[in-house]
Amino acid sequence: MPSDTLPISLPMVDISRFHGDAAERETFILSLREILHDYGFFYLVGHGVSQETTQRILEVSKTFFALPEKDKLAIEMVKTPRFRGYNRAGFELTGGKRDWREQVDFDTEGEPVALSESDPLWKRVIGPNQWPEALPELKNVILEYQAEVTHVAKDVLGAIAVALGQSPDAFAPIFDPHPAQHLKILRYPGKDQTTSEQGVGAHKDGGLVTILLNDEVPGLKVKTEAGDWIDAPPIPGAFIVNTGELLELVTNGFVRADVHAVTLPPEGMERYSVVFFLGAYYGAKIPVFDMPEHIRHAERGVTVDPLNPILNDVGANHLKARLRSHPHVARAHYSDVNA
Ligand SMILES: O=C(O)CCC(=O)C(=O)O
Ligand SMILES: [Fe+2]
Repeated sequence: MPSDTLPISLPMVDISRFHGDAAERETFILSLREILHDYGFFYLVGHGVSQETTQRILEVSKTFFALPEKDKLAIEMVKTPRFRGYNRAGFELTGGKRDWREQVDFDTEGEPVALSESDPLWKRVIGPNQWPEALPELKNVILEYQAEVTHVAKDVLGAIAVALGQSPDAFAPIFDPHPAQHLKILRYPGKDQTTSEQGVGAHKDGGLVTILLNDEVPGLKVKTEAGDWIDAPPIPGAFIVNTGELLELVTNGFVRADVHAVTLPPEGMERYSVVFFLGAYYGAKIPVFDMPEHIRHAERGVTVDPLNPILNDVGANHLKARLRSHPHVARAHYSDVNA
């Protein structure tokens, strides 16, 4: 579909149809292929995650952000090189400008690792998360949610693989031994609390797919291929899924990583979201899928942006974004690195 005829809202994908009978699966796959090519974003339903689960993570996030600042700062991100932990609003940069949102970042829970000088840089990001003593139940809620959305994201990627003429487990080699499971809980304050409207500035996500859960407050907007911004308000029961840089690489641009941003809620309001980025193992290199001719003719090639090159070395691509977003962590733990 030429982009000037695209409707102004995002399409809806019902992933349960991927598990239906052969005819249903076939129609689903054809429509998914079109959606993937024409949009990087869609609403996802039929994913099997209960409303109880989504309510629980939004509730525990609200409880965390309502803690006294000293309890939140006890797990401040700058305390470790792993880009996990709490950041006050205004501490993350996108496009060189402050993002007005407070957040906690998590990733795959791991054991502490002893690093040697010869280890690749990305190994600095693996190891344990930081958990708040003031809210012990956060750990279980986060780890359970992370496991559930990992399952959803892998299911979506299985469908994406089939839509691109691959076997459903085509992503398995780059998940070996495990995928990256970066998760953030976020609170955006109202416009009156800050000096700009930027909740998060225009950016692309770095992983394969992002599974986004919002409360009822809108704010997300997505840039289409034609350059127009469209609103992506939350729909109860649906996740918003968007494609990331690694998916653009693996499909040689058949799928684009779309630019998106969040505008702050109006005065007196606030907005919560939970964002999960499923990526490849940080030690993996991204291949380019060998796709059938009828798909290949619609490849666009990978976006060339000298300010933001997409790297096929997964760890390097991840660190590029993390060092740029979190200069205080870069100064504290990566001063030996030219970023
Ligand atoms: O909070 C949202 O709705 C989106 C956040 C986002 O795009 C991100 O953190 O990468
Ligand atoms: Fe994003």
